Amino acid sequence: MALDSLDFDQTVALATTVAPHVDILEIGTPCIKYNGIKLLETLRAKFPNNKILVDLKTMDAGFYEAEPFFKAGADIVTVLGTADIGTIKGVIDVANKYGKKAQIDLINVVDKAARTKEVAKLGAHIIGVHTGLDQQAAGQTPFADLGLVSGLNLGVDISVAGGVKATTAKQVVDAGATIVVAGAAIYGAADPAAAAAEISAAAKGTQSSGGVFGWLKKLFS
Ligand SMILES: O=C(CO)[C@H](O)[C@H](O)COP(=O)(O)O
Repeated sequence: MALDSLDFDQTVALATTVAPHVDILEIGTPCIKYNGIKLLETLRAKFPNNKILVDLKTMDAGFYEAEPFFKAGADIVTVLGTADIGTIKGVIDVANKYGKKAQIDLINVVDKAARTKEVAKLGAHIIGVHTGLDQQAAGQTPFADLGLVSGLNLGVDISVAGGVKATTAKQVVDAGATIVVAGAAIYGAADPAAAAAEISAAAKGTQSSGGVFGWLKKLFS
């Protein structure tokens, strides 16, 4: 789940609500910029059973910027695919130093196939297919990019973010995503814990049909 609030206490409270229902807690970019590494330290101490991704979206000084976050317990840190290849290599190297993972975010990368092949060769752990919040507001979705990246068959984990919800979680997994990210579909839900559980179950293919009420809910969602 992507934690995209700016508020420290609200973020911890939301993480507490959803943590039992998700594998990874993602500290979103605005959230980590606003709150800093103290938030990571707090979440790390409170949620030993969840992986934590810090969405740094690093653009320069890859090794230097990412290292303190791995030291503080991040499992995954992101770097922009549009960054210099040396910056991306720096984040991959420092992830390897700590036995953790670097995610290369393809947001705004023009030639996504070429950059994906290039960073996979460098040892990228995860490729992030990502339609950002501003791009979503302009009507874009990550589905076409996901098909392109998964079609490369590089054997690298693929994460998908960009407006994923319960009704599309299985679709993105079927299209090749190994990590499904959801933000607004959870924090904007009336019951975030239930929404997180529903999206996780859909992504993992473990959801029950929900009987006639579940069927009706799907029909009208
Ligand atoms: O990284 C992000 C924005 O840059 C978001 O955290 C990501 O897009 C997931 O949120 P949502 O499901 O609301 O799109």
